[in-house]
Amino acid sequence: MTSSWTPLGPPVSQDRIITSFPKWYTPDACLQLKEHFHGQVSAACQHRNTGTVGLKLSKVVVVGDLYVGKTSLIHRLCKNVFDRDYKATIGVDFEIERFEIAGIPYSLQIWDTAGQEKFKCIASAYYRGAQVIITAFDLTDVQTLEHSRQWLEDALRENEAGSCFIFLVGTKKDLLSGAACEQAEAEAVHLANEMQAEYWSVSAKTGENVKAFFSRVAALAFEQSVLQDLEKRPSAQLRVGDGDEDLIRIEVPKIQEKKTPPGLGCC
Ligand SMILES: Nc1nc2c(ncn2[C@@H]2O[C@H](COP(=O)(O)OP(=O)(O)OP(=O)(O)O)[C@@H](O)[C@H]2O)c(=O)[nH]1
Ligand SMILES: [Mg+2]
Repeated sequence: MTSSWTPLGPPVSQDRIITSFPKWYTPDACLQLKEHFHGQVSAACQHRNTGTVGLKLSKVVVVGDLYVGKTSLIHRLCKNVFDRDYKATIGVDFEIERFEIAGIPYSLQIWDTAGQEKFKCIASAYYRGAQVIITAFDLTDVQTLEHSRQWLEDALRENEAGSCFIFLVGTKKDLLSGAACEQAEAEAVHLANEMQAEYWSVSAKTGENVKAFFSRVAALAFEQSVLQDLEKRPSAQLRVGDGDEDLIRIEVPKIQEKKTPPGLGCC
C-alpha cells in the first residue's frame, strides 16, 4: 500500500476543486447528460448540510487485463508521473485522492487491481463495496476490449445490482490517431452501451483526459452520496418541489418518547 490519509491533511490542490458539474466524454455513451448538480445537492452543499459525506471515502475499483495501463492511469492522476517500464501489480494497491466538490471535501479511494490471471483471486476479494467500477482496456488491443465484459461481470458479482457507476475506459490514446482511433472508439462506445457504462478515452503518457475523467467520476459519486445521505436522515424533512430548486423544509414533529408516569417506573 502506498498511501496514507489523515482527515487534517494539506489543503486540496487547485485542480481538484470542482465547482460545476464536469461533462461527459461523449453523449453517445454517458451515464447522465445533466450539466449541473441536482438541486437538493446544491442546496445541501450551500447550507453545509451534507452529513457524513465529507468524512467518508468512496470506493473506486479499477479492473481490466494485464498491461492495459491501470496503474499508469492512477499514477498519472495521483502522482502526475508516467513510467514507461512495466511493473505488474501484485494483488492490489490503492491511492486516495482528495477533492473539494461544491465546497465540500470529498475523497476517492482508488483500488488498483492486478490484471494477471494468477493474482485474480486476491484482487477480487477487494471488489466488494465499490461505488464506482472502472473497466480499463487498451485502445490498441481489441482483445482487451472484448475481455471488459467479463471483468465487469466479476466486479458486479461482489456488489449489489444497480449500486455502482460503471465506466469503460480506453487507455493509451496517444498511440492511436485518425481513423484507427475513431474505429476503436466506435467499438468501445457500442460495448459501453451494452454494459450500461460511460465511455472515456485517456492517455496516462500525455495526461490527456485523465483529470477530466476522474473529476467526472468524483462528481457523480459525490452527488449520489449526498442524495443517499439526505434520504437516510432520521428527522422527517419533507422536500417540496421537483428537486431543481432550493429546498423548502417542513419539519415534522418527532414522535414523543413514551414517558413513564412518575412513581410507576419499574424497580
Ligand atoms: N504509450 C502509452 N503507454 C502506456 C500508457 N499507459 C500505460 N502504458 C504502458 O503500458 C504498460 C503497462 O502499464 P501498467 O499501468 O503497468 O498496466 P497495468 O494494467 O497496471 O498492468 P497489471 O498491473 O499487470 O494489471 C507500461 O509499460 C506503461 O508504460 C499510455 O497512456 N500510453
Ligand atoms: Mg498495474
